[in-house]
Amino acid sequence: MLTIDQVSKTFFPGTVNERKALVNVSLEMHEGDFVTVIGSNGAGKSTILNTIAGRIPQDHGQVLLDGREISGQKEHQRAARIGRVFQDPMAGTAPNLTIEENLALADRRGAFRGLARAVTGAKRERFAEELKVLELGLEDRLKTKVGLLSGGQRQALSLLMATFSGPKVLLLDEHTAALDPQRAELVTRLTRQVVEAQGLTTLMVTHNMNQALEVGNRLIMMHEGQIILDASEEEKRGMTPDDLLQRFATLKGAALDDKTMLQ
Ligand SMILES: Nc1ncnc2c1ncn2[C@@H]1O[C@H](COP(=O)(O)OP(=O)(O)OP(=O)(O)O)[C@@H](O)[C@H]1O
Repeated sequence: MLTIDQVSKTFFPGTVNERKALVNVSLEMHEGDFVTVIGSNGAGKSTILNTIAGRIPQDHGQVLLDGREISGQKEHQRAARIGRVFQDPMAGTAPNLTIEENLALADRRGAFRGLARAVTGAKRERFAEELKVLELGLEDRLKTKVGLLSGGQRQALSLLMATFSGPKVLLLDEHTAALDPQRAELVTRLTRQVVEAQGLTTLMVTHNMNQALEVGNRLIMMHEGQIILDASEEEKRGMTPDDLLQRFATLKGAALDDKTMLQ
């Protein structure tokens, strides 16, 4: 469904600042797969999401969606089929627009943008229905400017917006990391809900190992631009955060030389 085939990306090649962010990364995701992604700082987690979303062009390799190469498409062209939520609650919404105007923009993602902010009565009803699911009372605040919402509320709205126009893929880049534990739990619950309801194929980057183990049906671990562990639902079910740390310590030394350890 989503295929990353031998993708490599090096920033500032041939200079003293050279950074190999992705080194021949391959990942095959099936429809409805929910993959959590963990790894050390600078491991390439955000870069892999950026190449899928089209924010950063890869140097080599292909990204395929439903068997079709999408590497030639720009970020906005992919946006209708690929939703994304960032760590920063400010990133996914427009603070000076109201909740309903933000949702109207999300609703028209990938379409002609001229009248994107216009909200009709029927639309307003749909927006209120969708917002009710969040259980934050936002359905009664459609005309409130988004800049006035709390971080958790904005992140819940970002999630709704990212999935509003029926994408196939959802990319989550540490989207609960900036929230307090209670709000993080709420957004995690909403994430599971929306992913399941829409059958989204999802990649979720997180530094929270409990979350990485509890959520989703597969876990990958990255290090120095490579996937060094790919654990199935069954494998990760029995694992603890300590197990993950131990696996990381074992794998990161040998991974680059011993390909058999990566399987
Ligand atoms: N736009 C960019 N320009 C230059 N270098 C970059 C850029 N984006 C990422 N890098 C570099 O590529 C490497 C991988 O970065 P990336 O952000 O993908 O890591 P990450 O696993 O998401 O890390 P973190 O957990 O710290 O967010 C790092 O060395 C980083 O400095």
